[in-house]
Amino acid sequence: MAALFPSILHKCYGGTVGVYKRRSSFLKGETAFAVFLPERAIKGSACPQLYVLAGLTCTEETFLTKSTILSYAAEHDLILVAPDTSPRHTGLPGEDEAYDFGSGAGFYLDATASPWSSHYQMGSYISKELPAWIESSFPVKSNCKGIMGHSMGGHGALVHGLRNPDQWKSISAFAPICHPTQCLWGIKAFKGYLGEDTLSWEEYDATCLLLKGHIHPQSILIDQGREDNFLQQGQLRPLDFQAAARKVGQQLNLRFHEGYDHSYWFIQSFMKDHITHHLRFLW
Ligand SMILES: N[C@@H](CCC(=O)N[C@@H](CSC=O)C(=O)NCC(=O)O)C(=O)O
Repeated sequence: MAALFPSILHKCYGGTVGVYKRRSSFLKGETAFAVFLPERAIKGSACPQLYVLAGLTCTEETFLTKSTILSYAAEHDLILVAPDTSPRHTGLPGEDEAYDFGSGAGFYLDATASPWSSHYQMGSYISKELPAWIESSFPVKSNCKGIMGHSMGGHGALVHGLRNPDQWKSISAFAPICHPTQCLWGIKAFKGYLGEDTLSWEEYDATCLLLKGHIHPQSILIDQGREDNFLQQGQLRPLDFQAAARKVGQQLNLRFHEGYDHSYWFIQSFMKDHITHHLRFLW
């Protein structure tokens, strides 16, 4: 395992934020990810990790820059890991044509349909390759990894957390795409990445996963603004997820907030609660 060297490194809240670039064997190309190391980790003490998954059009820098999570991570000694939202510069035709498919829109899944399957393996990258890189390079507390995300990244957090509860000890999401097989964003992405077999789509749909018995042992926190235009358009469908959770006995704290939209201003407003949620399970 080669050592990780940052291409950018800044001191931040007593720790460091680094952006790292490395060739991924799953994505078949170079990928970037950002890591926040709290001061305690820099001094060599093992700390829990929190993965943060951003939404459509974002990069590895968006969540750390806009969400205010860094000050909380520094205060509570959390290592933050922020991957990019898709492979980049693959040369696949059409990869840069739409904001909701291709570059910036990897949906944190393993594509099976040609030509996307050749590079769009974000599912394995997030669950296998990236954790291996992090765990061999930084002082991580073993078995203490949580996952959080926004919108498409919220979908990623729910799906990865539910599919692999032993790996992800805590889950939370801001305005996640909860039922992608039933919304326009998800149908477009899943048709492109997974093909026409709609049964295979259910493996990447958090609501379907619950109904198939994928239950997380801990409560899941979801915050949702009522003035979110994507909620109003039917892209997010948190009530479908809540109904499934009630049916199968998944503990869920779904909170609606009057007046809040889909932006990082909304995320900032409730970040403290999400950190408190993850700390219950990680430290
Ligand atoms: N440009 C698009 C909307 C893109 C958008 O709103 N992206 C959100 C995530 S949406 C779901 O994954 C986002 O986080 N953007 C980055 C930001 O800094 O806000 C459109 O025109 O509709």
